[in-house]
Amino acid sequence: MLGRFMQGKDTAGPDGRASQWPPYPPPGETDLEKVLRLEGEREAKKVSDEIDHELEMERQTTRKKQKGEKRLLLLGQSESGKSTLLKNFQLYFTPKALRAESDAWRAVIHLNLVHSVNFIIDLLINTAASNAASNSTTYHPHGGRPRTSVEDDAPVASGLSSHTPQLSSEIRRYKLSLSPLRQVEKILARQLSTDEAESPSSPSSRFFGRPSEVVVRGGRGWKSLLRRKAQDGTQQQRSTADPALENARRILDACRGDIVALWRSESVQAGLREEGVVMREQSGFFLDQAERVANMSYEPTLDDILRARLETLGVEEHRLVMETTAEAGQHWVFFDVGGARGQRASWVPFFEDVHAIIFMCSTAGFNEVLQEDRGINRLLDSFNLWKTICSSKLLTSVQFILLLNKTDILDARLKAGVKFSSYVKSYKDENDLSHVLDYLRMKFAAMHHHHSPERRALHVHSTCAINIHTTSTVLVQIRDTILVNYLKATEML
Ligand SMILES: Nc1nc2c(ncn2[C@@H]2O[C@H](COP(=O)(O)OP(=O)(O)OP(=O)(O)O)[C@@H](O)[C@H]2O)c(=O)[nH]1
Ligand SMILES: [Mg+2]
Repeated sequence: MLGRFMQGKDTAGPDGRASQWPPYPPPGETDLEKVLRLEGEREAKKVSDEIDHELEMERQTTRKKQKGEKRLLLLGQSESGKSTLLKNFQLYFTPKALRAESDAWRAVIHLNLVHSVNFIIDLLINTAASNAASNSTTYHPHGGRPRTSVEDDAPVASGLSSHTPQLSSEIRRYKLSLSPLRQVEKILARQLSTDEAESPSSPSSRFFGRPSEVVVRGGRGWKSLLRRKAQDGTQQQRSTADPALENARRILDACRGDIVALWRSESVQAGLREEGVVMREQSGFFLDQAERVANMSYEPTLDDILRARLETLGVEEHRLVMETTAEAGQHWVFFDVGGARGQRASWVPFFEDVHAIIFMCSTAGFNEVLQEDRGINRLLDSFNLWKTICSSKLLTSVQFILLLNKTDILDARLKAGVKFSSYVKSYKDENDLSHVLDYLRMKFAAMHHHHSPERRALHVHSTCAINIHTTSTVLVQIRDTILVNYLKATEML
């Protein structure tokens, strides 16, 4: 460290004294002062050399650790499927590690379920109350709400409300019998959140016809937190499970019958239709499996884990030690980012240090708007984001992989008669999956070509990230692309 200071010799400070190291002897220095000064300087140099040595060792360790490590950055707007793709990688390449996280995912799935139930009750209670208050036949609580779902394209019945007195009394009954779920939601949110201030927004919050998001702050390792809590429980109470989570499961199990009845109720379904809410299209939807999921003996299936929804905040680092034979022992590091608009500034520091980016675009976004900005079409937002990413100079030599995701939802919407051309004016082709995907592939490739500072290969795949079977083929292709590029970059090919 001193060495660095010593390079700049003979420079004078503001007081006219030399600012070099070691300093000139002060004027009128006695012999004793000189001895003490020289000794002090020797000591300072020794400390400085030790620090330099430690820093060098640290640099070498990091270099060694990073040698052979593949680093990937997952990018894309919120709900495009980044965390779900990561789960696919884990399922395929580190299945044992993922199974070990099963308890953490069960808590997320339970939170998703109770979140949906509390949302439905709040929504229908509130609209019933508003209806009673206004007593108006033309009232519609979501009057200005953008139409974002397939079912939304069906004409709304009329200005007449279907909120019958029967629904009002039924929903009040459910509110009472399912009130313990408020507590369950709080317990689970607290367990999954590493920071009280970051726990999910109030259970009753209503966010444009869909439940507010369940969020977790990235980088703080919520899964390990949950494991640690469970271990603490083990030491203190000789039980393998966290007592708070056990309690939540018991309450949920006791409420199971009423949850199923609520979801099956004709009048509740009619009420949701009236509100234009399509629960099945929402992330983290488990109401169809409530009987199984709320059961005390419930163990999440792989399919459940892929469908669980937890919004990422910030940037989460996931280190995967590959378990598959061909890659056994290899270290792959994934940086999974929060995709909402407010999160995107935190991506940039990771640009410089990755081998590849995987950009996810939700193809289902063509007739949706951003949650965080209701005036912006999701596909348009993806286009703009893609252009920005392509034009980044920091990513010039990084491998680019684009995934056109949620093809299952896109397919269902096109088959249901939603016209892609109604939302994308430049689209003139047939309204089917393969033509729309061809169009999107060409569009993204053209933007990549146009906005990249230098020529760069682009690998495009279409995916349904909740289908591990179809996605695994893509994972293998991605792995090969990354490995080939990595070997080229390290001049081993
Ligand atoms: N139907 C369907 N759902 C999907 C697909 N991919 C992801 N999902 C679901 O979409 C929801 C959102 O996916 P996430 O992976 O959490 O999205 P994300 O990009 O990580 O979102 P942020 O963390 O907010 O940036 C989850 O509930 C997933 O199960 C898909 O291809 N099809
Ligand atoms: Mg995420």
